Amino acid sequence: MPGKYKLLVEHARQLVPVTRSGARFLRGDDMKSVDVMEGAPGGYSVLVDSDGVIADMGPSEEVEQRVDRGQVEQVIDASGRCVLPGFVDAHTHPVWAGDRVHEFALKLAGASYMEIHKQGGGIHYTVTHTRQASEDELFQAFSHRLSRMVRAGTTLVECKSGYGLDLHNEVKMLKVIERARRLGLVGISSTYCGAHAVPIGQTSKEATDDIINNQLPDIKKRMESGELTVDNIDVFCEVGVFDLEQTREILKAGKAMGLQINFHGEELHRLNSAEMGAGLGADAISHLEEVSKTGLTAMSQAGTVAVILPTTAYNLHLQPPPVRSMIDNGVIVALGTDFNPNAHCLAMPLVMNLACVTMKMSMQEALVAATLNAAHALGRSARHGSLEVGKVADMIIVDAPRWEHIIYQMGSHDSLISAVMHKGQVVHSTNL
Ligand SMILES: N=CN[C@@H](CCC(=O)O)C(=O)O
Ligand SMILES: [Zn+2]
Repeated sequence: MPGKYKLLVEHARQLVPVTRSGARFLRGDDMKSVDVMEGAPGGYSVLVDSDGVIADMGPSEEVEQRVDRGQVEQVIDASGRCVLPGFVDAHTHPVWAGDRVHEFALKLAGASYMEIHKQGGGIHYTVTHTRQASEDELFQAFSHRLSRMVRAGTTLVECKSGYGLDLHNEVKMLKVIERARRLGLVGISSTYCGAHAVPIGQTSKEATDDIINNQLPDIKKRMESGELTVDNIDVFCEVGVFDLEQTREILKAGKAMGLQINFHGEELHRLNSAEMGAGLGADAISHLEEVSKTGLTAMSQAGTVAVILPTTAYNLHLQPPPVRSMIDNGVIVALGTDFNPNAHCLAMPLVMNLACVTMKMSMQEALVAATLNAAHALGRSARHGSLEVGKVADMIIVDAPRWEHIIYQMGSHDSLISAVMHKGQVVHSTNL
């Protein structure tokens, strides 16, 4: 018989809720004040109910007076360790076949991202291989990647389509994402990114028309029938891909069918897509290496989240986005791995380290950006991104005396993560 409580994690040296204020996001100086509970002699506990929701939390001595242990299915002793919210990865391209390790070599030898793309490589290379792959093959590769993300502490991840580009193959990718969503190893926010590149043989105008008049209506029907859940609409707004007006029209069509706007903007060229996206009420814009001051002001006023992807600037030797200026101007900043065949990174701890070192974020700011603010970018921060009574029990146990070790230690973060819990269920554990 199931107990009243699914899980009790007890005696943590540090409990890091990030916030207990009910805030949906933190910006400006508020990003510096991460809520950390420490100092109680018996450590700290989190109690999870049978629905996977946090029922109680606080000093272990107090929580344990309030709970009947006989009603708890599983108890984990976190003595000497830290409990944090699971990481939220706000931007990934995780469904594809055909790696691009050969292109990594080309880039190291000096080729630019767009030079490779224009020669039919880059996204086009991945599209060719993804179109050839079956749904099952894509699902196997995707599942393996998701389990590696979980081992690195991710409990909610945004997953894009975008290597199909035609209706059949985009739907194939969305079905793969849907299968994983239903399996429930990790929380998923699904994004239709049919406008990720202009298919070879089409103009960007033809591709825009196909997306608006053919692909989106079909996807809408599949959403209405319950076959697919799609949360966000995305476009790669870039010179040589989709221009500002085409991006606007695609995003508006997605918004009209209830999708959240969450797109790629201002990465390699400044097209004023930050201003355009803020004007449309975009939930989030990713990259922003080339964003202008007026773009930042517009995003700050609209509450559009800046999703920062440190792996991209690092890999492509781009000028990093102006994160300090974003934070100083009240833009809500989130982080994502940007996992894709160009940026083969599945781990938010490494992303936080890069954000601190290459973009001058503090560790507190990076943690907020990788949890609460990333959940907000996906419209999920009412239930995810911090440890608060009533929120989903997505959390990790870090085998270190202070939470900052998960950012400070480079590369071997998996060995620091003793357990990952999604909805109060242990989905990964080692060394417990
Ligand atoms: N910039 C566009 N999309 C991806 C790269 C995808 C790819 O190269 O396959 C990004 O966010 O970095
Ligand atoms: Zn991307």
